[in-house]
Amino acid sequence: MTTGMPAAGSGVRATWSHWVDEAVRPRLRIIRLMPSGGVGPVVLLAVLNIVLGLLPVAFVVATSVLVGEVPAAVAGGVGSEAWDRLIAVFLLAAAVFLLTQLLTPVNNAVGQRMRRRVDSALRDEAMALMLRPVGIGPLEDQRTLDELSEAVRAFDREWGTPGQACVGMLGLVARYTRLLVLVVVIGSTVGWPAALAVAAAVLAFRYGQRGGLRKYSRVWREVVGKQREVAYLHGVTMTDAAAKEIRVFGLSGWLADRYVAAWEAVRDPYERARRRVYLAPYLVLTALGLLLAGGSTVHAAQLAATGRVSLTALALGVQAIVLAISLGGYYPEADTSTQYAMLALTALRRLRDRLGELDGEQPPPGRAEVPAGTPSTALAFDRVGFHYPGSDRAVLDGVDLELPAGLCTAVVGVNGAGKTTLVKLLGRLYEPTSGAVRADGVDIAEFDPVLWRRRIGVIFQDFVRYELTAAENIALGAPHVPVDRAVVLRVAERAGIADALLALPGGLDTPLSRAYPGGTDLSGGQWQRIAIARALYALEAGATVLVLDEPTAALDVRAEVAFFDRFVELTRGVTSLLISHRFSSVRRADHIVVLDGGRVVERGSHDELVAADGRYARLFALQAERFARGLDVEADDVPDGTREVNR
Ligand SMILES: Nc1ncnc2c1ncn2[C@@H]1O[C@H](COP(=O)(O)OP(=O)(O)OP(=O)(O)O)[C@@H](O)[C@H]1O
Repeated sequence: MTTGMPAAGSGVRATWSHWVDEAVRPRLRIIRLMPSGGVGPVVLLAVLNIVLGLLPVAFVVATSVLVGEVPAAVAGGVGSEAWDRLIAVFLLAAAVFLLTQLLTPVNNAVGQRMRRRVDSALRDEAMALMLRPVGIGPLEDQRTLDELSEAVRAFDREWGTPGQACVGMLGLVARYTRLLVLVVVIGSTVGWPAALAVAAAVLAFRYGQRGGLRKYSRVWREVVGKQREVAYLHGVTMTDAAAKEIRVFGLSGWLADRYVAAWEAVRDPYERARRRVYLAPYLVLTALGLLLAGGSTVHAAQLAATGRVSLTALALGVQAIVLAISLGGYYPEADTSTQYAMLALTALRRLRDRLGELDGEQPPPGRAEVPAGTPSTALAFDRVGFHYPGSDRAVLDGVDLELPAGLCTAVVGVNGAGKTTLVKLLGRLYEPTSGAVRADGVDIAEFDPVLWRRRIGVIFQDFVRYELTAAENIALGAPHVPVDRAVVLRVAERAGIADALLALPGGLDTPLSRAYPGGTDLSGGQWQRIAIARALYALEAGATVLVLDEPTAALDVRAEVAFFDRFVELTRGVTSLLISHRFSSVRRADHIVVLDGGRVVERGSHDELVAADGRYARLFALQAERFARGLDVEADDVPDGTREVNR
């Protein structure tokens, strides 16, 4: 028997703490957000709301007094004292009406201003949160993404933003103040039982609506991942990159089916929750509210019929009951936005916590300056091991690799060998899980990541094609220095793209996207040259290390050969790391390293590696054979070295 008691007690405690977590704490978060809208606007809005909340009550009182004064005024005639009182009360009612009309737009304007300020402060916070981690691991963590999409969704909408919720909550204060005053009016005219019954009816209506929304909104969280899929499937049909494949592969039917399935997976839980949350509780609470409201109105009528209240008191009481009952509805401007905002703010808090947790798993980022001229001897991967977050598979397994300062080192290896991962570690996008990357013997984790990254110009395989002008696309290689157009042109020339850019309608100022007036798009190879120019721009701005990950994959073979001839010339004296599948490209590098199974398996110059007749020599011969058979290139284009090997 006794065992049931603690269980019941702990059940109540759990429900209570759940309610506090779901309904109280998020509201406090909204309140704490208000000062970011500016203290002045918040105070002004609070005052305006209270005044606007009370004006309808004043209007009801004035019109009721007006009704009560009519018999005496009619009996006294024009000019009588009662007539003057009637006119005065009428003018008062008119003034109240006019004031309401005047203050409402002012209230809206101040609310809009506050809303924008709160939302922009929060948007900045979400962006700063996601930019805070030194590496990119958190951006690939599913829990982080869920919280982020839920938090950010609130700003993507026109309604239901946290800023709107702040405004809505101040609006609620006004409504509840009005309810309180109306209850007092009802109590002092038709009696306190009726007043309390009306208050209970209003709260029952409100709970039916608002409490239902709170429970219903739990579904939003359950389906957030699925909703991302819906948004993705919708978005992918809109991008011109996917437009080609969708048509060529005939994917539209498949995509439509997949979209419908994902959408149904989101919609069905909503439908089920709607029936469960709204139907029965809503009907019960509404019936209770109607009973209480009806009872108090009948009570007021009985009082009037038996002559126990005056005409004025009856008019006032009945109007107050009607006005109070109208407060028992659903306030979209306050209820929907507070609910959405509560979820968004809770998600933002969880995002902050999650990023904190992930940060805690990493050593704190270093703060040291990077000495001038680093690296003066070498960059080195010192027994570096690495596996991606959430995976146990070692992508790098004790890599020892030295990039001598001022020389070009090439890394080759099959797909998935871990070449790009090396670049990510060099750029501190991830930290090694064992070992260290060192510059002149110093672990680069000790350097301030921002300062370290300024030392390296990196072009990734999947470099970004910014929808900006050509000049901006190049100058983004060093955003910390003012744009120097002479340098932009110089590096564009070196990358072999200057003539093509100058021939565009707006020259270097042409937007590189057809989505903008006067904009244009470039070919894959031309974009790759822009990316190379971006890296060269970083070098001009003080970077000392150049990393090119598959820099020429989109160039034709002739262009590639020309590029590498020039590349070696252009980067003489620069510490560079070159990653490529094409062995014909890397043969010009000072050192070549073969990566396989997460380790360095061969190293040396091209000639040394060919002479060693190992893995490099075999893969090189295989590619050379393809060239010679004309699979990749015309016979005339076969690079000299390739022919040599093929002989
Ligand atoms: N963000 C990631 N999360 C988990 N695993 C990853 C991630 N990025 C890459 N990998 C895995 O790590 C391995 C090495 O990838 P990496 O991109 O470094 O190879 P790569 O040698 O550059 O390949 P490619 O020549 O195809 O570009 C692959 O097996 C890949 O699936």
